Order: sequence, then C-alpha cells, then structure tokens
Amino acid sequence: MKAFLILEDGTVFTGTSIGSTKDMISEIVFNTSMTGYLEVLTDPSYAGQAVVMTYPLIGNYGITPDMESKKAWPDGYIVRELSRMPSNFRCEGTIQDFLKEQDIPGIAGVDTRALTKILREKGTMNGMITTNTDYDLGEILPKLKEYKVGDVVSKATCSEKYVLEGNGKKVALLDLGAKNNIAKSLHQRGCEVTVYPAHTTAEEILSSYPDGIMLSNGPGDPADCTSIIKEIKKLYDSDIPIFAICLGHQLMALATGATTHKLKYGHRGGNHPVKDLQTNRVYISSQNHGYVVDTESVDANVAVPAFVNVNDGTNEGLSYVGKKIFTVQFHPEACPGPQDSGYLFDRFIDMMGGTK
Ligand SMILES: NC(=O)CC[C@H](N)C(=O)O
Repeated sequence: MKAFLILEDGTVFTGTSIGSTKDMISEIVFNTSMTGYLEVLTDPSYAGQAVVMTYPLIGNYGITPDMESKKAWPDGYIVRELSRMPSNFRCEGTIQDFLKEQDIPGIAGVDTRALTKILREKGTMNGMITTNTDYDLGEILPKLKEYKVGDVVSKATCSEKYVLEGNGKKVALLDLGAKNNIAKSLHQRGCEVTVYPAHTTAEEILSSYPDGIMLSNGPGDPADCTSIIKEIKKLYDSDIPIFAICLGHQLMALATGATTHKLKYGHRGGNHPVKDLQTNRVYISSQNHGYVVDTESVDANVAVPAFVNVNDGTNEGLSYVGKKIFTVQFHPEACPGPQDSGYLFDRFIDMMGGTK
C-alpha cells in the first residue's frame, strides 16, 4: 500500500506503508545511528516525535530482546529500505509486525538522504504520514503548522515505584522516561536502584535517605516540566550526590536559574564527539536531544561547563559548584551507540563514597 510523508513546508515523499495505516502528525527528527534501531525505537525520549533513520537499511536482525523499555515510542517511523528477511539467532520477528502490533505507522522507500538534507537546512519540522491518496494539502498544512506535543513525560514515566535489589549504594532514580540501561548500569555496579515515577515529590525521595539521586532522560520540551523542576530544586538543595542525563541535565539547569533553547535539528546518533573540559579528552557519545542548555545563561557561581560538543560548541554537561552534582547532555548508558562514557557511572559511585 502507498503511503505519503507530508512535511510542514509542503514537500511530499511517496513510499510504501509499513506498520499501522492510521494517519499520524508529529515532529519529524532524524537519527544517524548505523546500528541499534531497536534501542532507538524503544527509547521513551522519542515520545511525541517520528523518527527518520538515515542508515539506508534497517531491520537486518529483526526484533531481538535489545529493548530500552517495554514498547516503541515514536509516533511514526521513516526508513529508506526495510529488511524483508531479518536473520539473527536471536531474531523473534520483523519490524513490520512490531510496528503493526504497536499501532505505529511508518513509511519505507523514502529518499532519507534528501529528507535529512531538508531537515538539516530548514530545521526540524512537523509532518504527517498518511495512506490516504486523496490527501488535501490545503487542509493538512495548517494542521501541521499548529501541531505541538503535549505532556509526554507523564506518558513515558513508570506508573509505580519499583526496586532493583543490590548490596551497594542506594540510588533513587527519577524516571522521566528512562531508558532501561540507566538503571541497569547502576545495578551492574552493585547499586540498589529505586525507580520513582516522574511526579514523585522531593520529600518522598529524600525520606528514603538515598546515597545518591539519578535524574533520567525523557521526552518533550524541558521548559514545560514546571512542577518537576520545582521538586528538582529541592533535590539540589539537599546536598545528596546527583548525576543527571539529558532531560535530567536540562531540568537541573532550569531548576538552578539557567535557560534552554531548541536546536535547529537536534543531535541524534551514535557518533557525537564531546570534550571533557577537565582532561581535554574527546569521547564519542550516543545522543538524542532537541533542546540544549544555554551556556551563557549558567551562573558561574552555580555551575561550570564540564563537557562541550566538538561539532557545534553547545553545552554537553555541567559540574555544580560546591555540590556533588554533575550532569550530561549525552548518553553514558549508550544503547544504542558507543560505551566510551560509561565511566561516568563509576564517577557517580565514587561521589557517593565508593563501592561498599
Ligand atoms: N533524551 C533526552 O532526554 C531528550 C531530552 C529532551 N526531550 C530533548 O529533546 O532535548
């Protein structure tokens, strides 16, 4: 069946429908990872976005247990070519069936290189995937311009708190739409991890006397998370060691007086170079974000830049003055992508007083 991808600027790509055949409107973003399409699909930070994979052949090893959450989160999925015969000893199905099961519409056969060039030059924009051959641009384009994502953190967070038992440091993980590998990275290092829903109060978290607090990644515009930001300010004031990733990093910055803005087309992929400003060493990082902390808005008495993006000079991490708090914009938990910055979990454990 034919499908169409219609962009806010009026560009139309024609391809083949994959997954669900329902109409979808979302923000269209591109990811340049060459591997790890399943981790991308199951990363809750994609809630409220449709993803274009720039790697031209997707689905070679089918569906495997490499999931970063229980379900797929993007509103839509856009690929050049989908593998028709996935092959792997762990393969449990095809992307086509997975998308159908999850009711996610997609489109294959799109010139993703041309599409990405448009998004890179004009910036991220909204789009629609439809199988309706009688689509009416005059009706659709104003709707696309109007579309704005809602409260996606509430959708992506867990509904109840749960615990991963361990004998080491007690970590409270605030789940803002967390990827599995954050809790796993702590648990593998012996920590006992208590995962809390995003709207938990600071009082509840602090009353369990954690050795450290971790703020996760998550979807949407950080500036929309006003009530969570208030709770994070109380966590900042508590003097408990804190490590934060991506959305967590942005919310800690907002809680302490800095501002954020939306990047033209974001950073999503597995090869973003970031420089550790303490050592001047460059790490290749996994990234997935559309917003960034304004470096010049950070009060030097509160925090100092710890990492910078080597491609565009944007902020990639902050170290908080007089506090045991450091935060990063990239993903040390990888999944997908390089694990070069996994040592940051060890740094967090050292900050909490080392392994018991
Ligand atoms: N992966 C994330 O945590 C993303 C944070 C935020 N939603 C952004 O796009 O910038």
